Amino acid sequence: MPQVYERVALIGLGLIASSMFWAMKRGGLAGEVTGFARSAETRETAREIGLCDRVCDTLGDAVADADLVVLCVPVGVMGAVAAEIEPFLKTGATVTDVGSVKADVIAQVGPHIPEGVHFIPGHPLAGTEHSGPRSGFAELFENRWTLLVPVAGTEPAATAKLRSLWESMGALVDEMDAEHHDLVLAVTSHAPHLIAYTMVGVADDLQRVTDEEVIQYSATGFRDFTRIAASDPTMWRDVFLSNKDATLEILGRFTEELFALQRAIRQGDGDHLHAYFTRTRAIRRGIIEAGQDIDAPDFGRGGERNK
Ligand SMILES: NC(=O)C1=CN([C@@H]2O[C@H](COP(=O)(O)OP(=O)(O)OC[C@H]3O[C@@H](n4cnc5c(N)ncnc54)[C@H](O)[C@@H]3O)[C@@H](O)[C@H]2O)C=CC1
Ligand SMILES: O=C(O)C(=O)Cc1ccc(O)cc1
Repeated sequence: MPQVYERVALIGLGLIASSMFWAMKRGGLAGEVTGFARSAETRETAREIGLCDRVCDTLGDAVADADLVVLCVPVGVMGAVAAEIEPFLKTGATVTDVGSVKADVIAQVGPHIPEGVHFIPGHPLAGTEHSGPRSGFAELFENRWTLLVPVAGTEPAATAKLRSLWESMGALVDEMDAEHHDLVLAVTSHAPHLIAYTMVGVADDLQRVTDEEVIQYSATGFRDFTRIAASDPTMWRDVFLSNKDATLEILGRFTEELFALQRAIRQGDGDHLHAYFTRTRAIRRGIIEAGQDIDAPDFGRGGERNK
């Protein structure tokens, strides 16, 4: 695959940055990739495992001369990091990010983008419950969506180049505005994570069921909840504080529906429960029919076997 950017700087060397590095290296998509992490321990690990062509001890060193700067830090510190790199950004460079929330990140980072530098926020809808420099792998983004959220006035050529990088890492790319992104993600990712955290917390609090029983007898659904609830606490604290309005809107609707289901159970209203579960089952079937079942072995190749 042809090189897309000559010099790329990855800021924050965790799951997403390390996956991007391995994917870029595998595809020959970047000439030189520099990296910066806040802690000396992470930088040491990165050097040890060959993560980045050059691991830098300062943000300035990592960013100077970069054609693409990727902010891969928790969303709560995006603005602070952008303020620090501002003096080092070269004219014509592109700054992007991979944060799970977009409107708040744009509000934090936007003011620190100098004239002549492109700012194209992004979000790969791919991840795991693992974090840190050792957790990344080149295949993470394959056949998974990455959403780009270009701000008004962005040069189409700069967006096209970033799109080409993501596509070369195997991603499917779409564009969306920030507010809509945050509402979509509140319903598909942020609220579900909070529900998983809550359910695992409830199981942990329950005096009459031991933790051993929870672990031993957990069926698939609850196991998925425990996986999700093992996600990085800093990252998720920041996501909820940063996407406050959309998350609260979805949680408000969620609790209304939950109360309605609770009442149906108490009143023995089987028709209500059956009608509700029939409607939700159709959503899953829709995902499969649209070829969007990412667990299917042939996902990304049409999904024919699942129809
Ligand atoms: N984990 C996931 O599944 C996904 C995460 N994201 C987003 O990607 C971003 C990074 O997440 P991960 O790679 O999972 O996190 P991670 O926890 O694996 O890595 C984050 C890195 O940022 C560093 N960091 C924290 N504060 C910093 C600061 N002030 N200055 C410099 N470095 C700092 C940490 O030390 C760590 O190396 C987050 O904004 C998250 O919302 C997006 C898609 C999926
Ligand atoms: O591990 C999972 O199930 C995820 O949901 C991964 C994930 C976490 C955060 C994002 O913003 C995007 C994807």
